[in-house]
Amino acid sequence: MPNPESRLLRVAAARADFLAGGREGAAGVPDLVAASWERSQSAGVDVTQPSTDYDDVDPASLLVRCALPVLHRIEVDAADVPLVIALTDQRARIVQRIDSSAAVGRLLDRVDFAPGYNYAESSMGTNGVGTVFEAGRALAVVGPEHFTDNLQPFACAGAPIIDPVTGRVEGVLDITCLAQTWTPIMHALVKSAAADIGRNLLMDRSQAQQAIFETFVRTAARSAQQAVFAFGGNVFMANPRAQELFDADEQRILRDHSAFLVAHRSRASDDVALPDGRRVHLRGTRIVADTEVAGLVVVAEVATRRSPHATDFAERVLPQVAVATPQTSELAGGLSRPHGTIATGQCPAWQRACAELREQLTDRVPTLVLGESGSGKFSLVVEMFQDVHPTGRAVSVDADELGGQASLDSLLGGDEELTLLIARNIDQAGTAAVENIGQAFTAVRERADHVWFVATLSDSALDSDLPFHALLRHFDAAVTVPPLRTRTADLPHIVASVLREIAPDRGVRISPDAQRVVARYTWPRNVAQLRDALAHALRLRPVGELQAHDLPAYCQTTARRTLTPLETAERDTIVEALRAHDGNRVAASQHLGMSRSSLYRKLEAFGINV
Ligand SMILES: Nc1ncnc2c1ncn2[C@@H]1O[C@H](COP(=O)(O)OP(=O)(O)OP(=O)(O)O)[C@@H](O)[C@H]1O
Repeated sequence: MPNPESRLLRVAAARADFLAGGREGAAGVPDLVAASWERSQSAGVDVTQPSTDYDDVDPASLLVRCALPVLHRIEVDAADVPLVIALTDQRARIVQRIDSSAAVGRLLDRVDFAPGYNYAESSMGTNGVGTVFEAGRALAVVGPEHFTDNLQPFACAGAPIIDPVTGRVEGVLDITCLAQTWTPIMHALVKSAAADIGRNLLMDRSQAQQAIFETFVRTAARSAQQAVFAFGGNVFMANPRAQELFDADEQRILRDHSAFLVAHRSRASDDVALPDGRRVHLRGTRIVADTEVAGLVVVAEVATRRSPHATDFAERVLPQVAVATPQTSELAGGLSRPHGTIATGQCPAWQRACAELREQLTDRVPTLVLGESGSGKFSLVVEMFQDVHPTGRAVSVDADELGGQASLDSLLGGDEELTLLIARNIDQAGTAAVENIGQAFTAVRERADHVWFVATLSDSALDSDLPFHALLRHFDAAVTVPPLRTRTADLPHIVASVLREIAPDRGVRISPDAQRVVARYTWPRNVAQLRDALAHALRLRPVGELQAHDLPAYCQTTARRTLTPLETAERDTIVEALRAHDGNRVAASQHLGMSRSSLYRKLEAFGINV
């Protein structure tokens, strides 16, 4: 085994050669370190006087809450070892630092390794925080492996903290000590501690109470004029309107009835009669934690006082139903792609959405499929339906086109045929369309149970007061499809599937660099946007291996706000210049005729990360 001191001496010599002569000088140092030195250099990090930004950070975030017990445990376990434990957020900014050695802490203060400071590799060069983000894995940086002079005395081990639900890197856990006291045990320690923080995140998330509480707050904010209750486990909450409308005994009746609804697998809405003769319509949203129904958030609407002539809701004569003209509908079966393309994926949130949707489709439960625009809601419903009911028929209608009167029968086909009506984007339906769709849903419920419906809805619309809210009472379950940016582990599979679809039989591949760009971008318009970006790249390179620079320029940026058209053009020009100069800031600024400092300001402002 090589002597650690002679190894560090060799790395120190290689670093000096690298700084004097470039890549060749780094021969013999680990690839991970050499690649980071190169990135640091082309990012323009100043070896002798690196500078970093300071920003306010949230010391009470969910991440900090989940990490603190673990940080304190390391502090106790490592009481005899002179080290400092630090936690960063997902932007490489230090949010917590615990010093088990005051002396090491003082030395780290001198290099701005303190809460609020950014330790991204592009600011501070190779280090145990920023390089972890770049490499996407746990690593140690010891003494001369650091890029800048001021970090040479230290050794640090960093590990990414991965949220097990979203698969996203939420931050980095770092342990730093002096290089001479470094031991590889720190590497192992930081990895297992980061995994523990990830588990705490999962536990925090999976607390059903949390989910019930969040849904209650959201629903109550949206429906301030209506009574809202939340039930589940030991939780019972009621908004002020609910307290006003119902006394304690009436609340108990509603609570008992909701408990019945929680247990009832296919219904979340019902009517209840109160002792004073009032009838209350309960419209519930199930809260599902893992695969269990954990609770129910209920909006309670009081129907008029029961009069001798009043009829039960179910007895009312329903109007003739209209849905859509056959032209606006399409047979969803005709849209299918190779089976099993959509519903596969490793991301837990995606797997959960698939499992929940499968269950609801199997039980023929009217279900609302929520998610960001373009996240694949419709495609998932179609594929899952075909899987669960291979001989069934799916009919889709675009909600915004539903205005006129037409016969539901012409859409829903023969008497005994198993048929699913998919209403797409009900949030886009106007008042007239909402009325028609509502009538259609009521009529569908009344037909034999071989016909039922599912609707897709953009979850951002839930906070609006658009007309579609009147339709929510028709659904008994909701499934949320996660956005693409949280499905990092599934990206290679999705990219391959989109490429297969838009360029069949061409065998087009995507280079590792381009795949990295795809993984780093946030895809606000989800799979639909990824599809557009890959189509753009295919126009530039119709066959072979797609490269990072074939993708649209915006893919190498992190959108912080909506840019004006002028800013968009400026951003794209900067990205092109950086691409043309392999990311070298100095050469790009010369090419663009702007100073390096202006270029850096623009990179920050536009979130460019070429
Ligand atoms: N796994 C996948 N593989 C290939 N293409 C996919 C995949 N998932 C979705 N797509 C494609 O992405 C686009 C958006 O999908 P889809 O229409 O199902 O999303 P949506 O969430 O229903 O969108 P919107 O909210 O805009 O109606 C479609 O072109 C679809 O074919």
